[in-house]
Amino acid sequence: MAILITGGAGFIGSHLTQILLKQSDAKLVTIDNFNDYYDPALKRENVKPVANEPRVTLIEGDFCDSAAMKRLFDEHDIDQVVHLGAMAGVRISVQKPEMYQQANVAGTLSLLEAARHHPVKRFLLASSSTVYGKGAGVPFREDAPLGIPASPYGATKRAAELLCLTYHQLHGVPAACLRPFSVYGPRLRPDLALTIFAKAVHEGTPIPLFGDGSIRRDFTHVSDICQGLIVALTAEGVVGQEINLGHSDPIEMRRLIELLEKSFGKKAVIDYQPERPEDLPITYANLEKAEKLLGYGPKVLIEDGIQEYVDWFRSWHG
Ligand SMILES: Cc1cn([C@H]2C[C@H](O)[C@@H](COP(=O)(O)OP(=O)(O)O[C@H]3O[C@H](CO)[C@@H](O)[C@H](O)[C@H]3O)O2)c(=O)[nH]c1=O
Repeated sequence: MAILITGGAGFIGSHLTQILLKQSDAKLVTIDNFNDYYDPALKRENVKPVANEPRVTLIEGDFCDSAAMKRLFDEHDIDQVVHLGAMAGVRISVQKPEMYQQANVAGTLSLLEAARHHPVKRFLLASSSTVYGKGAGVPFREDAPLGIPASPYGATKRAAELLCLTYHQLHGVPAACLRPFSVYGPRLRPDLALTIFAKAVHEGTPIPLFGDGSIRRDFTHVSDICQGLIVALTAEGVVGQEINLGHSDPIEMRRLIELLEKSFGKKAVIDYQPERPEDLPITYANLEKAEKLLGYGPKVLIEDGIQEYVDWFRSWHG
């Protein structure tokens, strides 16, 4: 019996692997293709802390390869899956939608097919708050109309959710869709606004800010997201559901910049750029369902989380 973590060398996947090592005695199998969406050397760093752990098997491979996934599920006797691997950048998805459909839709289907032919107890899809569209009412509720996703990335995540729900209904795959909101923390992806802004403040270069700073994001610490996922691996009533994992306290991007200024002890220079049509003006999670089904409640305050992030950033960038 083992837990499969896809995208195991990524930001959330590498944290989840480390936390599961501490909190469970399960065997962990992680798969990652170490693609060059961002510097693969960073992904190699991410997995270093677990590389020599006897309970962890790191596989370099592609979850879109459905024959390989079927073999993997059998060989490692996979009984729980956390599917974190994805093409994840919102704006690049506008330029290269095919890559997103391949990784996020075909890739999810490949894993669901493997799960259908192997007795798994739980299949968790890490979806995204980007499945909510511009028209969705805030705070976002799982049972309210979603609207149309603003980006191909959001559309592929919604498609992946629908495949999970169909495979649950049709084939009895015990799948659930978790929707993380703006996850941050040490090892954050380099393409995300927080990393780009932190680097700019650190180096004294201009921050490329899309819009006037009033766009809001529901930043959620990676440790809170991992706890939500871990509980969802076994909780009752989760299968066949879509569940928000957020902070339910969105902040404006200009407030994020203020927090960075405080933590770095430096003033930011801002290069205002036009808002992008593929960006949601706000993300804001309603957490009633997560509280009810998972006993979920975010613990890390944004002020503390950003300070921790900046401390990590400095230790990394000198
Ligand atoms: C990269 C970049 C972004 N931004 C703006 C665009 C958004 O309004 C806001 C946040 O952008 P990002 O950090 O790229 O995150 P966002 O587009 O919300 O999407 C993230 O959050 C989603 C929800 O958790 C994840 O599913 C995605 O994988 C992740 O990419 O900052 C800037 O103003 N300047 C920038 O250089």
